[in-house]
Amino acid sequence: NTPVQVASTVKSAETDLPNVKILATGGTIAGSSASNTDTTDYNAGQLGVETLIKAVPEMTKVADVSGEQVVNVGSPEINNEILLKLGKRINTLLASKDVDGIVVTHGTDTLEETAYFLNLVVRSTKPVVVVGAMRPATAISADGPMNLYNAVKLAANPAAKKKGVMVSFNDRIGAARYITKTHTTAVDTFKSVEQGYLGAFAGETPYFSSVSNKKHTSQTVFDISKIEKLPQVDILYSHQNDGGYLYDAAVDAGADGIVVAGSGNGSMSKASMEGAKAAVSEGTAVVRSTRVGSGVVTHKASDDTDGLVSADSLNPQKARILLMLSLTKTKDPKKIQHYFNNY
Ligand SMILES: NC(=O)C[C@H](N)C(=O)O
Repeated sequence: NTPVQVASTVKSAETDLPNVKILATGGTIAGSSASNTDTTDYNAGQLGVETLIKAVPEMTKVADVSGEQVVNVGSPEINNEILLKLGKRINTLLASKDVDGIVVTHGTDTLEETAYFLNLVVRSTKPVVVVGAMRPATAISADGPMNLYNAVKLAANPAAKKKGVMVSFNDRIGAARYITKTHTTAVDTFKSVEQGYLGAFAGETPYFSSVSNKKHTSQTVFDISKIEKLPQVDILYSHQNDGGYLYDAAVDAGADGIVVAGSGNGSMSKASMEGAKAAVSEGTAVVRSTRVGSGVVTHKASDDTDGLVSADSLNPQKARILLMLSLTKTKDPKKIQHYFNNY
């Protein structure tokens, strides 16, 4: 279990500028290596939030920036406990008139999961921006400082209100609902190809071109204020020759829900479907998503008779986030389906 560190705070001089709080969680943006040409074999989550802020003094011209260290880990270590802590802290901060926007610095590997979680639990119209980097802070042409500068500018900008949680990366601004990591090492890894971006930076200015059509933030029904532990949801990856025993194993391990990374349009083998139906009969919720990477998993009449839920265009890792939150409200597949159609 990752220890949750005590928050530290750095505050710059009071001005008339918008107040932006940076919540740092680690990742490559806080990573360092002994070699400045090393962009793959470094340690993530090394530098503290004070160091990240001091590296980009330009941002104090656009916002009054202060920082808190939530955790300092590579993003594969981000767990439900940290998600709850982060979501609750952001809601507390945004309820204050002294905070105008939030930036979360985060490792890129699971960044889209945290961003989508926040998109579903933050109860505010104020901007929340999640940002990271693909090159550690020590690298030649590190992408972290410019990404962080843009993220702070976005969080400080009134035009960024009511957009839902945004991912600002490599000059692009994506909706947490749609953006996904698409490349193992490239700096332009975050893409929203099918649905498009919310906008992009050109020079100093964020230009918005579209809005997300799904419910988020101030429209959400999900309330984590009294939740201490999220339901357990596991992902099963479909493949040729797969078997129903994988579902049995997940149910035996206490899964409240299972997301299937199905093939194609959420397809499952007969053996897999038998396992899924057995899981449903044990009271475990099962959502059909896809391993394909883009497109909607269309809802079938048989989903309703089998008690299954279709994932809309959520990839498996985001479907897991929505299923966890759905299970805090209901076990009824029809009601869960309603959340999947709308969020
Ligand atoms: N680029 C990155 O941030 C990758 C890193 N392994 C992380 O997710 O923490």
